[in-house]
Amino acid sequence: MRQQDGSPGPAETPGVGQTQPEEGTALQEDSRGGQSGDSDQAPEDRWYQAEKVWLVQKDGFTLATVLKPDEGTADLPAGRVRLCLDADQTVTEVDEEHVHRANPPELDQAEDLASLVSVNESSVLNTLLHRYRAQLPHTCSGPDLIVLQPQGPWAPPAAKVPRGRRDGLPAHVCSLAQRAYWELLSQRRDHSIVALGRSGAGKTTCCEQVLEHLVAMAGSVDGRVSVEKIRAAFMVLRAFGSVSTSHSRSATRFSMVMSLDFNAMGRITAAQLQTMLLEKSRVARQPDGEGNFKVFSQMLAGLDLDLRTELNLHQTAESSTFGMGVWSKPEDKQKAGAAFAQLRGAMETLGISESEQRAIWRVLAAIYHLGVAGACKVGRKQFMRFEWANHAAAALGCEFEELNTATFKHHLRQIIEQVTSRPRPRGLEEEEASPGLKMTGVECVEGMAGGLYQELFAAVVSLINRSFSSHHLSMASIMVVDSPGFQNPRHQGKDRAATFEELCHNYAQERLQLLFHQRTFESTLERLREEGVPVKFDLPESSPATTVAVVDQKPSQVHLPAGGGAEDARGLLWVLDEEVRVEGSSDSVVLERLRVAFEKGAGGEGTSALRTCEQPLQCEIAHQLGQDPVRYDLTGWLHKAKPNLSALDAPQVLQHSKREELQSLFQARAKLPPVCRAVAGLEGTSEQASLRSRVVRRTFASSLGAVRRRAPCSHVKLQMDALVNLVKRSRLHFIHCLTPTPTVESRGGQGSPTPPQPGGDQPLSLDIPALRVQLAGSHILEALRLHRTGYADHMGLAQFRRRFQALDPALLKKLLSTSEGMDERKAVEQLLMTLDLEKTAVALGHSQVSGASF
Ligand SMILES: Nc1ncnc2c1ncn2[C@@H]1O[C@H](COP(=O)(O)OP(=O)(O)OP(=O)(O)O)[C@@H](O)[C@H]1O
Repeated sequence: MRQQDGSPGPAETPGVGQTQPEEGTALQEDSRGGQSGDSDQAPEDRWYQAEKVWLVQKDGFTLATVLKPDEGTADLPAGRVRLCLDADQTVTEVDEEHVHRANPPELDQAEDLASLVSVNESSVLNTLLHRYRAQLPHTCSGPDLIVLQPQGPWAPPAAKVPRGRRDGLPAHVCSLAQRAYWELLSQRRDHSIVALGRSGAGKTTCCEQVLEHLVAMAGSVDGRVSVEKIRAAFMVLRAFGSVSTSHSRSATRFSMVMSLDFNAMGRITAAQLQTMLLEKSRVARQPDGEGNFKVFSQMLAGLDLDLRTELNLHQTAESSTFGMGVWSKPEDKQKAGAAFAQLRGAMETLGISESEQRAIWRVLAAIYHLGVAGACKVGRKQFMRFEWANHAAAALGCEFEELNTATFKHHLRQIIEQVTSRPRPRGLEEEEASPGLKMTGVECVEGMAGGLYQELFAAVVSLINRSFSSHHLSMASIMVVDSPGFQNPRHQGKDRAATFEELCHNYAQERLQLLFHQRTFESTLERLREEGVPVKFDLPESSPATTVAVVDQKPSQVHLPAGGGAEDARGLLWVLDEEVRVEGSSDSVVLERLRVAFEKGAGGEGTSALRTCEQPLQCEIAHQLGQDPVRYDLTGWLHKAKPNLSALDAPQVLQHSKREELQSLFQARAKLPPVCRAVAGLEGTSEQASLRSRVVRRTFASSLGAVRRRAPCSHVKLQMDALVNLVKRSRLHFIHCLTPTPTVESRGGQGSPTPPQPGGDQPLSLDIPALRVQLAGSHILEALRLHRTGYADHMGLAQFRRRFQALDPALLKKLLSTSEGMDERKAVEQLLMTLDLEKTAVALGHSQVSGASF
């Protein structure tokens, strides 16, 4: 296809990022342009212009035209391509792997990436960026959605988005929600919407938008679920569950499933929130430059004088080991105070009474006082400042001695219990059998604070659920899943290694990515194989399962090679759980066991998902399909793996409080089996709520050993199992949230990132390398390719026939006339012939019809 004169002009934006080619040589001036007919050209050096392509560069990509050798001109060596860059007409030769086919310019703002003629990284990025610049941050990627986090004050109005997809809905989170709703009604099946992505990429914002849209669209039976209440719930959750980090000013530190239950008429009957994996250790310790849960500073800044005096908060301490009540600027304190007023308003909207609110402030005040009280670092385990410990006890409505015993003296209680042979509470059986590591006084105080906060958080979740609950019958639910985002200190140009808490959040993201992988690739290919539908697509070589295994592989999952060389091949969480019960074990033993089990070339069956580092006690885990490895420092992880007995005693302190408001808030939780304490929101009584609670309880029951040991590490896995089990049987929809802003990392660690200003004078600066990593780390392109094979969706034969039979009157007649009913496969065969669908558009399987989408 020669395009000597009529070649397409350069696209509106010919290049993105730097224009310096990654590889290739700019040729001499005299060979520029390369048009045949140039009389100066030697006959053996004549080139004609062929297709438009993207030249991939280190920090971007640029539009170019392929130059092909004309008659008499020698071919290029195999694998090399000659290009003329559209931006400045430079001619260059590069390896063909650096060249991606471009799409026609009219697809620059394609609403669905599946409609691109050529699906490749540069074309996908080009479309995403064109849409982003046009203030269209949402783009469909087949059945899923990509959201490029909008920066600044603009929010994309759905009405502005051109209608382009088959179902007439614009690419938008609200459209995704709407499709799930319609399918729920037509198929009477549960749906889930799962947000994936880095920390700060906009997952929580998307989840809130989805829920608000569903509630506004469907309405609720008796008004118990309203948009105002959803907003209030998110405000409360942000206050109690998010912190300021270098990735986000409001980074979520827990995972959640928010379910909306619908009746057969499509109206909402109730909502229920379940939360897990709360980063409770944050209450006592925060990484450098990061904050505590926002609610502490909000309360300390905004509480009225009377309550402040009653709770002994009128004079704040000079120092709190928990890092609370510190504002770098007076206006920050003002903002926190204003946020507290809003928080109280939100609580009111959710029907949280004055007395319940007071109980909440009491527990927060007690935690604050514990932080000031601290613990003696040497000698007896006891509070360092008794006065403040007294304030904590007063806030909690208990005696000082009670708090002191619960915090430091559980071991004495256990000895007495042993001597007197009183039956121990369920779950303590194995604790004495496992010597573990001794707790320090500081850990005791931190454990008590974390335990109190976890109970408080669960109580707040219960109050939210109370506000949304009802006894109306439901037919099916839409569950919305949000989890802390993937995080890597490297993204912020930080040299530090990541922490155990960051590992837990990254593990949660990997589990959700695995869910995406299983739904998109494994289930689809398995279904097509079972249906006898041939499809040219191989399962991607890499899977999040490899990384997940490094963290949570169970001993039973291991296939032992002859000789049992890999008997230690169990994931980090299990190794920690085991080593903590071995006298004299250490973090280095943990790392060594991991190395032997998972490092390539370390003797076992190793994968490349783990690599030990030069730095002592550090290893790198290949997250995001190996695209974004994170370096972790295992120092102190064994200490984190032991059950903190003070934390386990915290619920009793609250339940036995002498203050009525605390008793009534926390005694309801006493009825819950201790096994699933780590999951909050199990108390609903409606049928759907009970069903979800049963799923969680069954998950924990599946690993009784770990539950009895109350081993915190296996509980991380169990909580994530519970979340996955809640949603995995539903129809899954995914939102890939990508963050497009420059990271410090990609700018050589210089300066702070400056958010682009859409509509402003400065051009949007986008971090193409980071976007590439995010695309490749989620298999978005592979998923698109499978989707484009045309059989990603399916429908049962009878359902397909019922949906489309009206289009075939002859078939309808036949169906009505046969009393025994027709063979469904034959009926669908006839229907497909009548509809004259292209053979490639749908495939008739043994029990289903497969197609692009129905
Ligand atoms: N669609 C959007 N429109 C406007 N602002 C947005 C949008 N998405 C995200 N933001 C802004 O980006 C910031 C981070 O968003 P958000 O808290 O939703 O990220 P996240 O992915 O949930 O982060 P984390 O994983 O750390 O909890 C917020 O300040 C939010 O206001």
